[in-house]
Amino acid sequence: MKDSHSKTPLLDQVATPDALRRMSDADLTALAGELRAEVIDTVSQTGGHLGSSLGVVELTVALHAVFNTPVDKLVWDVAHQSYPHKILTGRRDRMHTLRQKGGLSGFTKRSESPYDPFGAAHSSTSISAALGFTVGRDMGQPTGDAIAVIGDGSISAGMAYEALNNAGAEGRRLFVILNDNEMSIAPPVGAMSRYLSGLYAGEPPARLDELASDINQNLPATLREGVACVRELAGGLTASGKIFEELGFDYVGPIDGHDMDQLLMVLRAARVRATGPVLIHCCTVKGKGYVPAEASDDKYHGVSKFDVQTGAMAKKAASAPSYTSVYGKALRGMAAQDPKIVAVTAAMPSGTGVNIMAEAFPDRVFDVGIAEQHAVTFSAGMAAAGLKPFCTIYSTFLQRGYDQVVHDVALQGLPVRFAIDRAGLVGADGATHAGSYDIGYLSSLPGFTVMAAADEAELVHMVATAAAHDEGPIAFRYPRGAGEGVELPQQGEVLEIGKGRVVEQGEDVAILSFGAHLGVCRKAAALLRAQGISTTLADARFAKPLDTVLLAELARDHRALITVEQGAEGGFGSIVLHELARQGAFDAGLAVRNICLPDRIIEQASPEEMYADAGMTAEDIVATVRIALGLSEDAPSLDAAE
Ligand SMILES: Cc1ncc(C[n+]2csc(CCOP(=O)(O)OP(=O)(O)O)c2C)c(N)n1
Ligand SMILES: CC(=O)[C@@H](O)[C@H](O)COP(=O)(O)O
Ligand SMILES: [Mg+2]
Repeated sequence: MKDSHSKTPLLDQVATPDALRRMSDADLTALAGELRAEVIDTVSQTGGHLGSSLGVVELTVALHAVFNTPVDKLVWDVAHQSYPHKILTGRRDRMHTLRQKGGLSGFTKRSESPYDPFGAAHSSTSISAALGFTVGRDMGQPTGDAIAVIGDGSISAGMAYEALNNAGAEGRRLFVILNDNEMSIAPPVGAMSRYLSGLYAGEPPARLDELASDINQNLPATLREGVACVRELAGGLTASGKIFEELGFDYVGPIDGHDMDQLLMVLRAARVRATGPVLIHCCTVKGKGYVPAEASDDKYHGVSKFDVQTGAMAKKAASAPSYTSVYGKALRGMAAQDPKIVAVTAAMPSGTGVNIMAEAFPDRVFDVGIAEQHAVTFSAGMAAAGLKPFCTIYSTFLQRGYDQVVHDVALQGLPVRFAIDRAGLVGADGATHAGSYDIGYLSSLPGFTVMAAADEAELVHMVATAAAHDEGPIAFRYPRGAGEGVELPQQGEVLEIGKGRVVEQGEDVAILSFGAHLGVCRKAAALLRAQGISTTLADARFAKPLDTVLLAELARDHRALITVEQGAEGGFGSIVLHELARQGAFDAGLAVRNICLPDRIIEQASPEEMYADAGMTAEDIVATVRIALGLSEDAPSLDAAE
């Protein structure tokens, strides 16, 4: 085996984590240095979640060196910090494909590697999953220890406490590593975050080092070699994680998560001696070892491609403002006029744009941490108190608060305004982050009003409409990224509830679009026109209540009707089918087709590529129209085809 002075990089010796288990501790430290450089280099070329990955470099090396992965199950929470893990677990040569079409996922994924025992991307699931593995082990399944690695941001979610509660009572041997970098995407919030910081207040990293080496010196030789009692270590290193201890965990820490010797000592000790659940509290630095990341406000949480020397990100070509920023500004404008307007975010103030309102009205914007369930019911409470809450959550994360949407909002008819960002396919974050389901899961609820913005001007109108709507819950969805570049109104106009609009009038076919695919539909209409097919293009604006009058006219005046939406089956198209059946439109011979996300997972790629995969391009719409009209799919024109 080569030593650290060899010219061959240590990383080249690591085809799988077995190699780490044969390395000296000094080599593991050196390896971590190489790994960090490789992560920086890779992400500079692909973009991705850099800061979190840099913060767990030493921890990743130490975990794989001490535990017997993949028999032992290493479960990364969120898994946006799993890049070093991917490099060490046989995926190094494919890291340049990260987050791209056909490439490695930016998260752990069971289908990608046996070293990814549990997929993630939504937070706070790791302890539950790891506990599941321990039960599997205890019931004779071929599984070793389970180790959950969860961040200080992710441990703010209720689900993590449900798991701690269960695991503490179960008392099974389980390892939870609390990776505490005092950061979520934004600075962390909440009393638990304050409590965790309090555990090492006054103990800067240097002091932790001293503390550890003092302990090491005072330990018996056997213990120094790693045969240590977790309890003794806990006592030595402060042992004030009362809350965890009272839940039934052995608490170890806080330890310096960048000090390989401390990490190895504590992990080895825990592995040898633990009989029940153990929580190891590791202090790390988000962005560790890359100056531009450490110096930045967001610690390079999520970055585009960048220059390694300077840290400068690749500039995006000038385009229209993002939907998110249009929302943030519209909300701030409405809040200036109406003191009852408040906003709620679940740990995504800048991602959702509510930071723009917070600049002007800090006391009326609430970041509740990663706690979507609470965000919804908290909003419901404020609505019940007479306020006008804008509960602003990505479509994919609102899924976690669904029972609250049903039980606390819909059944009580409370006027919570749901601003649903990242609706539809989002690109590199892939299927876990796709906002595919909200149209269906909200429109099925009695009393809900559900809108989708066709462009950023429409979004401004929908913010105004939601602000004015006190009759019950109302939601409006809009996609990730830049708008269409349309002119923005000075002031949002309150839309008539349940009324759509005709955008282009034609005769042969009607395309009824719901939301931000309207631009693609326009292109399809132009292509159809060039083929001699005259198209009416309508923007439904509302999935619920549906504009039944507009629908009846479209059905009456055209040979075919096509619905288009950026959402899954069971959404807008299904609502339209119900209504057409009610109106007897099928009896009259109307041809109907629904264009929506197909009933399968659309894998990561650019949003355009994902929509192409889904069969939702302008050309796909044209082909669908032609088939609905009884024409050949690819004939050049109506005349030629007839
Ligand atoms: C349920 C859910 N809500 C929100 C997010 C968005 N999100 C991803 S990472 C993150 C911050 C996580 O903080 P932490 O666990 O401390 O990890 P760090 O980024 O600091 O390494 C958030 C809010 C998510 N992935 N899942
Ligand atoms: C890991 C995670 O869930 C977030 O960091 C997410 O990737 C952010 O997505 P946006 O870039 O769309 O805000
Ligand atoms: Mg954190």
